[in-house]
Amino acid sequence: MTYEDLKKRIEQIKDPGFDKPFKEVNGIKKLVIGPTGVAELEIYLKDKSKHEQQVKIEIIKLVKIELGFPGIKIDFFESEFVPEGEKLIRYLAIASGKGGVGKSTVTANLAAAMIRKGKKVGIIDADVYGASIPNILKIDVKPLSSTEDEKMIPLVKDGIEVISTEFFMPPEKPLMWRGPMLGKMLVHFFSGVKWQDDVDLILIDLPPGTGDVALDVKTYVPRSKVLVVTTPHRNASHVAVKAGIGAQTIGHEVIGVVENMSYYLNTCNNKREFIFGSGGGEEVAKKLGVKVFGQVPIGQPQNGDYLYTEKDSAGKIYDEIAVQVMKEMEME
Ligand SMILES: Nc1ncnc2c1ncn2[C@@H]1O[C@H](COP(=O)(O)OP(=O)(O)OP(=O)(O)O)[C@@H](O)[C@H]1O
Repeated sequence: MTYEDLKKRIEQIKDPGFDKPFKEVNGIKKLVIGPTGVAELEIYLKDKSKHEQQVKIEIIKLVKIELGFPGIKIDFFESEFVPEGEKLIRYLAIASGKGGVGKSTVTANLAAAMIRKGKKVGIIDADVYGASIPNILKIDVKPLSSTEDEKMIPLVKDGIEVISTEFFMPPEKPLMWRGPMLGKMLVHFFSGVKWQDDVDLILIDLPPGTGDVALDVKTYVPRSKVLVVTTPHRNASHVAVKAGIGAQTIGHEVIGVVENMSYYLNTCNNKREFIFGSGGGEEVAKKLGVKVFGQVPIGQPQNGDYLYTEKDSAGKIYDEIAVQVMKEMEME
């Protein structure tokens, strides 16, 4: 059995997620035969969490039992293959170091600005312990429906599709789960949701910090890029740098920084007052090697909501941020 023969046989195995052989979906990332004859494989799988076990057994049977290799080592990764004619869904995770810097507010307003630009946007509210997207968007929470193949259908508000842990909890009860349970919930968010067929971008509202969820994003949506939110205050920017470097270290591209609560515009003299100091956004951007996409002032939308419209000056700032995000995400 030569290397080429082995490769041919593995290429014929089907990726169940695509229902196509690995050869057609670029499923083999690595295949080497070590000096002791052990076959080492890295395989790309669609819906890895669902199909990994089944495919593992199939490959082991082939390589060890049928072909008689002395050993095998397989690692699986989520597939990034996009079949011809299908649209590539882009993912952008919104990260911050500290909590309360306005990450969820920025996520929701960025989504609204994208909708104004004619894009189709979804949000995965993965801020598991402080889920606030349904509240910001004033979503009427009701039981989710599902498709025939048991994919969850997100709730929609103002054209923004949303999936959130909040939808699965009794109202006003805190989420008190441990990491592994949350991990399972998030796997469903990443591979068990039926977004609109032509969705352009999914924003992922991460929990603050650099914890498990950020690592889950790397596992389940490896192509996701990252946007970092900070306030101008040094305490926030110091930790935001860590969140950004953490994302870069595990292989995500950080596309830019949004500085929130940058200043208060005093309408009496039309001057900016830097209540939380200044320079935090620039510092984060410099350390991560990216640009500040925008500085959002302290304030609330005119309509008393959390979402700005294009009539608010902050709404216009979000529109400019959206343009830069679209450019970096190659969505224009
Ligand atoms: N530019 C702003 N001006 C005034 N208030 C703001 C601004 N941005 C956010 N806020 C308010 O700050 C609070 C925290 O915002 P938000 O929930 O978006 O932060 P967060 O970073 O997502 O928090 P966490 O991740 O800890 O849940 C909210 O009450 C929000 O309305």
